[in-house]
Amino acid sequence: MLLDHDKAAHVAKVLTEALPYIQRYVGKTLVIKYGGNAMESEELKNSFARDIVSMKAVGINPIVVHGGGPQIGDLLKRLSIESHFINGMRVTDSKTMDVVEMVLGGSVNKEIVSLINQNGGNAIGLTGKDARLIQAKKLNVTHKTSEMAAPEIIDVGQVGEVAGINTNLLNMLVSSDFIPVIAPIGVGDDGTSYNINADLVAGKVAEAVKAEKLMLLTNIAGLLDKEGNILTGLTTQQVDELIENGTIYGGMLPKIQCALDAVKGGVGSALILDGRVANAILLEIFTDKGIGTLITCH
Ligand SMILES: Nc1ncnc2c1ncn2[C@@H]1O[C@H](COP(=O)(O)OP(=O)(O)O)[C@@H](O)[C@H]1O
Ligand SMILES: CC(=O)N[C@@H](CCC(=O)OP(=O)(O)O)C(=O)O
Repeated sequence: MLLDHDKAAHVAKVLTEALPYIQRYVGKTLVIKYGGNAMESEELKNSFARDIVSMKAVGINPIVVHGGGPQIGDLLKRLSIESHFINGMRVTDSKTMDVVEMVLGGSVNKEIVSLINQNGGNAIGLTGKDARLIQAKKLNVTHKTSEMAAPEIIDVGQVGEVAGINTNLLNMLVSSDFIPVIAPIGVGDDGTSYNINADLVAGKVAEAVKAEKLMLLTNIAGLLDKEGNILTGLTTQQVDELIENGTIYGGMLPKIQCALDAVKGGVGSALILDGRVANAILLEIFTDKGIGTLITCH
């Protein structure tokens, strides 16, 4: 146990060391994707909320986009609705869409908003339907194996892709010091609801607000090679090869794709980092101890 004055000196030292990092990000917008798999423990959820509030307190503007795949899966199971994935996307019929809206726009969104606010933040929960924040259109998924001459188009139901983001709304909220917490549900021109992978929404939001950084928190140390080593600094071509040879699959597919698209679209950098580590966000932005897979445009 540290003596009180030792403790105070330690806090002062930590703050001074963080100063250049804080100065680098003050006034900048960071988009943080909080994945369903990194949301499982109460302790981690609290540490995430405190990180977000700490960022805002020192003048950085966080925008949170959350997932909730495991939570959707749990409710579908309880309702005996089967669900399956193609290229990391949940095939979404209208019954599944109702559950997705209930879980993402209801319980998960409000839990995160509430946690941030309990820690002293000013979070506001939104789905893509609010002020048409996420304009969407149906996503066409193509699938090709080495035996197939041409790719086949698969109907994945109400799965959407982002067609536009209402940046006026986000800019207004951010400049009024609110912390937007966004559920990845999009709305079509005709009012149809779309289920959109949360990584893809986070990437498009980051592009639209010209974020300094996109941080994708997940349940793994980063992008791994077949031996389990963390890969970083990859080119688009290297990523394509890793997808082709099966090293990148499932939920990592949309994650890596959106990270690449975001940096090509003008986001300073994208980072896939381990959401199972307490204070993962603060460690990344306020110290040299950043961990995970960094993707920059080159
Ligand atoms: N090359 C890879 N490196 C790391 N994880 C990978 C890789 N390929 C596939 N994955 C899978 O992707 C998962 C992360 O995606 P996902 O479960 O959708 O996360 P989240 O819920 O955080 O969005 C990992 O837990 C792992 O099972
Ligand atoms: C189309 C699609 O797959 N949508 C996702 C949306 C939630 C999500 O992306 O959650 P995670 O980030 O926790 O995986 C789903 O239905 O699971």
